[in-house]
Amino acid sequence: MEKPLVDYKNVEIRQGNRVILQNVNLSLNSGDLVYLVGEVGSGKSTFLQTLYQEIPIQSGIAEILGYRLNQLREKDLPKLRQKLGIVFQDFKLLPDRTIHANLSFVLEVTGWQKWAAINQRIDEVLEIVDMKGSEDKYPYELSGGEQQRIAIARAILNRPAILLVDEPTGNLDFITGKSIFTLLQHMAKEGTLVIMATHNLYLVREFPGKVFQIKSQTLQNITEKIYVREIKD
Ligand SMILES: Nc1ncnc2c1ncn2[C@@H]1O[C@H](COP(=O)(O)OP(=O)(O)OP(=O)(O)O)[C@@H](O)[C@H]1O
Repeated sequence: MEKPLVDYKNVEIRQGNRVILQNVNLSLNSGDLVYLVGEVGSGKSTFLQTLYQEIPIQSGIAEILGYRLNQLREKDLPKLRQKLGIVFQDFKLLPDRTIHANLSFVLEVTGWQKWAAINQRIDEVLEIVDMKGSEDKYPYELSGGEQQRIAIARAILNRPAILLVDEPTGNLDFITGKSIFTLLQHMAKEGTLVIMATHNLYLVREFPGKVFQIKSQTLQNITEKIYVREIKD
């Protein structure tokens, strides 16, 4: 059987001295569309941060892409991060650079040298997120939904095995939010493991995946509960 891309066993996670999650057990595979839901401040972003080692795990065993998080060597951290695509809640686009420059910057710092290859890859990701033609614009010239698409384009430049997305529909209207979910579902169907923190239970129901709820410092798989209720509705 294929090894899971993310494998957590009895993991405890803290912010400072405060326990945010305990006894986390989960195993995720390529092509999974995974939702993290839970109240404001329950720990969704904190959990995502452990996956890219922004926050260390406190105890237990966590493996991601074959790397053991609590035993990661310093030189392996950039290698791990290069296999992850991260879409932050506030996009983090560079405001004083065009969209093309925002994207080429990432490719250059991750070792791409040839301009022809850089331009081709930028063309490809802009095609995927349906934003061709925006190369010369600045982030402030784009709507929130368009900036979200560019943030996703940037995250997938290096063909990550795992895409981590923090609340992709936060400030977006319903139709725009739905188009972002469509795009992320497409990425999962293409084989990427997509892990998304979201409050948007309506769209979670429309785009079936694995649903984990953070509640009372635990991570519970509520997939059946969510979609069985959908059928009853
Ligand atoms: N840097 C930090 N230092 C200390 N505590 C923090 C830090 N960041 C977050 N916390 C706390 O950890 C808890 C979990 O926060 P987190 O941001 O993970 O929640 P969330 O579920 O993602 O919330 P939201 O739905 O608002 O995005 C909160 O109580 C928060 O106050």
